[in-house]
Amino acid sequence: MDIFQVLTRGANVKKSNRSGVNADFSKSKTDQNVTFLPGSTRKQDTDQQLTKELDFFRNKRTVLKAEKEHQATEDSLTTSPEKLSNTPVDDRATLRISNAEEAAQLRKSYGGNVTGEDLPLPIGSFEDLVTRFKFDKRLLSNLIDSHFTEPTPIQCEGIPMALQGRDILASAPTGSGKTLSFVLPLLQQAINSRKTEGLKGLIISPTKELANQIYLECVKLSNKIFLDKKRPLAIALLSKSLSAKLKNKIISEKKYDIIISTPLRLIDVVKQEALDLSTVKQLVFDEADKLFDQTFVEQADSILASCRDPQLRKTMVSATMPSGLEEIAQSIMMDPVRIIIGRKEAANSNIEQKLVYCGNEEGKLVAIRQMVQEGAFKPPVIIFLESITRAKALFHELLYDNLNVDVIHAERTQIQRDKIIERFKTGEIWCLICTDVLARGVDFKGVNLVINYDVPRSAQAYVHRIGRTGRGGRSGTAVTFYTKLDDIAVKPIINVMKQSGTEVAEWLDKFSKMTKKEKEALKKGKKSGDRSQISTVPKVVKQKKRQRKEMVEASKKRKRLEE
Ligand SMILES: Nc1ncnc2c1ncn2[C@@H]1O[C@H](COP(=O)(O)OP(=O)(O)OP(=O)(O)O)[C@@H](O)[C@H]1O
Repeated sequence: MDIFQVLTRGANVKKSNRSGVNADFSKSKTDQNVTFLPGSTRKQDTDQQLTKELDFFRNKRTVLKAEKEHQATEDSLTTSPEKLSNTPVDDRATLRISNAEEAAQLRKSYGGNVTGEDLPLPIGSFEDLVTRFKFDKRLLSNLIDSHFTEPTPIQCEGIPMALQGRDILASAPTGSGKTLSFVLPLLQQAINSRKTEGLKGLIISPTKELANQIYLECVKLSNKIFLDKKRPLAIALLSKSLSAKLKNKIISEKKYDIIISTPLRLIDVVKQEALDLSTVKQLVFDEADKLFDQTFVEQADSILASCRDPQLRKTMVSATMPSGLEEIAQSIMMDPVRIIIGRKEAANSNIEQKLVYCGNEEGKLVAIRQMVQEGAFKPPVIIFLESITRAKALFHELLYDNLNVDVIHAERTQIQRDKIIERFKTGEIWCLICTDVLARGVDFKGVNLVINYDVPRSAQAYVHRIGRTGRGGRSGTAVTFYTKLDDIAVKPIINVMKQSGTEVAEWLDKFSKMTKKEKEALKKGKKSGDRSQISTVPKVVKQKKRQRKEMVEASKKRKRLEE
């Protein structure tokens, strides 16, 4: 039986049922959204799997409903039947938060920690936005059409803060709806300032894939929204072709209300004076800790310097918030609001995290093959490696194993990358091998399993990588392989596991304590030892080679005996 058959068996998906996988994975938007519809079977299943405190997609409903029911029982003992019959039926889609006490209760339900001066109340529902902020009804209708019926905790907090014109530093788990939390206020404020010309909102993302994803979300939510009779709300992804058109004045820069871009492309266009950022009122750094790390910080600074409007409002968002980022935020923001949902530096609690000791590099391949045979390799799967060379090598190895696999890394062209992502989304590819280029932000809805073939370089990288599963309220599994070379690198991972509430064996717990020397080594960037190559020689070739060697040796032996 070849590995493909084993995989099919392991995944419990018959070949004839492949469309079933597609439907569950990503193709069907309806299916994806059904997950969040009240009363759906899958929702009930997931409810059972998630802890009450950190169920980012629906625990408020559960908690508030329980609290309301409790209150109703108490009321029924003390109030008249008339009052009871007039009590509105609890409906999370119209829940309103009207005072500090209710706000505190709501925040407690989702483990929200919000600090800053003069804080606005969170919203209890998207409907709440209409009454409190004159939220555009067309936007609300597009939200409902997209099956976004209830705000997630980061949306409850982030949207009112942004609409009140606050600078925001926000952290919430991977896959918990941060995108909508900054996209909605941007769209609303662009609608509000319809009369002014020029760019109003700017979203910066570290990768093209993520920028494209945010762009598509903006387009979906701004559907059929016109700023006046002729002019639709104009949103653009700063692609190669658009930047060429802007530079050659084929398109007027004034045309766009909101632009989404990676840092370098934006800076290039701005330097050539093809795009003026001085009118920008809202600037969002998605994956802010990445955008302000050593690789990007100069570019982020340059963008900040070009956004010269004194009223500029800034937002920094990420699932991880190292203390360095907080310091940067304090230095560039005015009176910021700090929003933390869940535990800082913890992974999404929907993800089951496992560590697998593989001894050496060969052990990792054995472990993958074992997972396939045991049915633990449930597609769709993403496998992360630390370098392009290693990603390519594993790709060839698994290709030989007949796994339905492809690979994405920085050396592949954008067209290739887009095609592979599309094929992975539609279920044509079941296993995607990649470098950290896909570690952040990318939303593949139904990914069941993430494998860290190589231990990630930091706790943050780990949180983002494994966050490609367990998104939007679904559950997922993350497996991290480690070898004897990773004795230091694996320690921060164990600490994230502990932070996220994963039980770790006592010996691992003890092992994870870092000595001063190790902490320094980690700071200096010494993570793992030199890895040996992933074998790219197919098994049969290896077997034949071994047989030939054995035959040669046997014949030599025979000759020696004859002499
Ligand atoms: N209010 C909502 N109701 C239902 N689904 C939602 C809601 N908000 C967002 N989602 C869905 O949840 C998924 C994850 O959202 P999103 O990509 O914004 O996560 P994120 O927090 O930005 O994650 P990451 O840290 O990995 O970037 C998406 O598929 C999105 O469509």
